[in-house]
Amino acid sequence: MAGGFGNYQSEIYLHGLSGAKPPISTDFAALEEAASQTMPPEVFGYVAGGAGSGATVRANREAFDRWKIVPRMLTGATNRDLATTVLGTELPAPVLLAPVGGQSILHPEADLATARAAASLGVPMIVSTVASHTIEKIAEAAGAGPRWFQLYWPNDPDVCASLLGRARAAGYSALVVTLDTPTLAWRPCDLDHGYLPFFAGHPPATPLSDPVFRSRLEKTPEEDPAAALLLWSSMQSGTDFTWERLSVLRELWDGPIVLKGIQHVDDARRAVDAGMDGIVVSNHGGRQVDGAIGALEALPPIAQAVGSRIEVYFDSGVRTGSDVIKALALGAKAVLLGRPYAYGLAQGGEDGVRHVVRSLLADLEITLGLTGHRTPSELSPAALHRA
Ligand SMILES: Cc1cc2nc3c(=O)[nH]c(=O)nc-3n(C[C@H](O)[C@H](O)[C@H](O)COP(=O)(O)O)c2cc1C
Ligand SMILES: O=C(O)C(=O)c1ccccc1
Repeated sequence: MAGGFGNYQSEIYLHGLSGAKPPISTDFAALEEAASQTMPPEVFGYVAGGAGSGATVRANREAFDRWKIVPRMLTGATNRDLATTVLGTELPAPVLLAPVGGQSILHPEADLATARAAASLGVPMIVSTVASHTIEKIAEAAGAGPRWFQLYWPNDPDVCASLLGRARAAGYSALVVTLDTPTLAWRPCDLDHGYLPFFAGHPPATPLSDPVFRSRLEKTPEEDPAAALLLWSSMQSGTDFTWERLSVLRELWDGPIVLKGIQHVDDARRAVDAGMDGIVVSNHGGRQVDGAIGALEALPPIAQAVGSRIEVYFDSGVRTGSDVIKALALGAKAVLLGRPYAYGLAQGGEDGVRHVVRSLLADLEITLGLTGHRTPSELSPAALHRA
């Protein structure tokens, strides 16, 4: 489905003729508000929350608000097409689903529902290492749908090799290595609830089912879940990795590699030097470093420095079609969507995720046309005004 996402608007209005309303809001703020009313407080706090004082969660939105779009008229932008090429593959739109671990806190079908929704739209899903279902089961749910694997990089090389081998065998086409979470940040909201999904009955299915990981345990994760979880935490924690180590991943993964969590232009250059294929300019949705730069503020200098040599993607704070337009105009090839689809999953399972993604893509396609552009590639900083 290359074009046509905007038709979701008329579909909703047509249903409205018989009195029907979308079961879930088309507005992100209302979606988050509904989630805050319906989800257990510790679960909502975990999803919505950020590191420390929440300054970076706010900075992500403020960064978007500082840029304004300057629409152009009479450009003949009637037929819009959101299709974009990412890592050599054509996507229906410049949007992917960000990796979100522990989705069983949101809905029992968790990542399986997300995978089916994403696949039905042809939107790639980036599956977390700490997903609630195994990467094999999620791949099965996705069918022919595009999928990437996000790695929380374990410091046990054999466990790492085993995870990557499984991901490759299960049809994950690209590897996303998250660099900004060698350990979880100080998150007062979760601490005050004493709540972390892992330890609250939502373990990471892929590591715990991994034969090499299991061989490191005295008792199976079924017999002694706490020991398994502690071992996994200790494996994916630590800040002792350096850039040189990326060569190990190159040997273990023969497809494209994308580094997630880049915020400094020198780190973007290092990613290029290390032969990586892409980077995600991201601060993990404000969940890691309290007081970190708003992600959209970090994007322009990075895109300018490395955008011609490596694919630059963006996440952290994307909520509307206009947000996507701003990120693309500032040099991102595509964006990742995080919390909004998590709320869609919580409220409506597969249908909820599909509704949220269709809403964003419809908004994007319509707004792109209203700003005078037919395709994402026509966007440039000239479309924006810095307020
Ligand atoms: C509940 C939750 C769980 C997340 N889990 C992961 C994860 O397992 N791996 C990862 O790389 N990023 C994870 N992230 C970060 C997202 O991939 C993404 O960077 C972030 O949510 C983007 O910001 P946004 O939520 O403002 O759109 C998580 C985010 C949330 C909200
Ligand atoms: O909460 C997060 O942001 C995150 O990335 C994560 C880390 C470990 C388990 C689940 C999610």
